[in-house]
Amino acid sequence: MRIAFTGGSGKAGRHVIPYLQEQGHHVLNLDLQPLDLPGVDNLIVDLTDSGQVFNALSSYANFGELEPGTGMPKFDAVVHFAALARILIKPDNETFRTNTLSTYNVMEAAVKLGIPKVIFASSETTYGICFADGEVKPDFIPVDETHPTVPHDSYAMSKICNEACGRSFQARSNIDIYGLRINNVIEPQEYASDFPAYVTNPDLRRRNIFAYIDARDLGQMVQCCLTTDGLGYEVFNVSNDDLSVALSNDEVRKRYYDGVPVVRDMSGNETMYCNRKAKEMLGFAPQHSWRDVLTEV
Ligand SMILES: NC(=O)C1=CN([C@@H]2O[C@H](COP(=O)(O)OP(=O)(O)OC[C@H]3O[C@@H](n4cnc5c(N)ncnc54)[C@H](O)[C@@H]3O)[C@@H](O)[C@H]2O)C=CC1
Ligand SMILES: O=C(O)[C@H]1OC(=O)[C@H](O)[C@@H](O)[C@@H]1O
Repeated sequence: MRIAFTGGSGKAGRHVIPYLQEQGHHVLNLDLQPLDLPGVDNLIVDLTDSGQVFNALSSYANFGELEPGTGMPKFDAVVHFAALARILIKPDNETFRTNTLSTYNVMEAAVKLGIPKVIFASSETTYGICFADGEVKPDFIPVDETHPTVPHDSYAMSKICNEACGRSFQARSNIDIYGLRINNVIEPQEYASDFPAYVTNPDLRRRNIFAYIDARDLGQMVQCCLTTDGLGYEVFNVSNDDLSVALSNDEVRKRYYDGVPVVRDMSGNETMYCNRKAKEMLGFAPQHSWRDVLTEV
């Protein structure tokens, strides 16, 4: 497929794009900064500017596409990852403005240009736990896509707005728009550098509901979304199968979630950030675990 990928130069994109290339896709990266990776085309775009977005999504990706003389090829999908990816990078209102406007612009252009699929990055923060003022516990565990989304912070609020836009643009157009409520993204080298501290101090993972998502498995999730058509508008939690701490599910529940209703049986080190919807509807099957790297734990 010919894919326009926004924000591909960032933490997640630089792993997801090579994964998509391995599946045979061609990627044009739309970002404020280029991604230096063989086979990836780059276009420097400020996605908060609608004119630039419409133009980029109706653009040639490279000089080679001029050769056949058959005009500009269409994109088969947009994968929209660009964002200010948390609070406390820029002031709260700027985070909200950048993320809502850029996502609106991307979805509107995709719909009006007839691009049949948009996959966009939402976030675990929509559940209101990650960047809350003080400790907020889940209403129930495991946290699945039916859990209320009432966050405190501007970043998560922007993602809630993105989801509302996705639902509305899908209703208006009937294209497929899939939102990914991504848990905390982990690059391969971060297992060795960061996870020993999580083993020692599991409190560090409380805000992530003790979950994580391997950046390469996030690539697989995007591929699952690209190859599954006709779902309309859907949101999916995206996480690995196991907890990001060395405690068992039972121990985490006892230590951190006293009084929180447990709505189904959980066992072993099963994640509390439920990824069953993605598995059942898309065939998502994460391959990686921090336990493959820190084998002594
Ligand atoms: N990193 C994480 O743990 C999580 C990330 N997400 C979401 O996943 C997506 C990717 O996250 P990361 O790769 O970690 O973020 P990142 O900050 O590493 O990369 C974001 C990219 O977006 C680009 N960008 C920002 N504003 C732009 C604009 N106006 N126009 C064009 N490009 C722009 C940046 O230049 C950057 O390359 C984001 O939407 C983020 O909110 C969701 C959950 C967890
Ligand atoms: O660092 C974190 O915990 C969080 O950072 C982010 O940027 C994400 O958007 C959020 O979902 C993460 O999990």
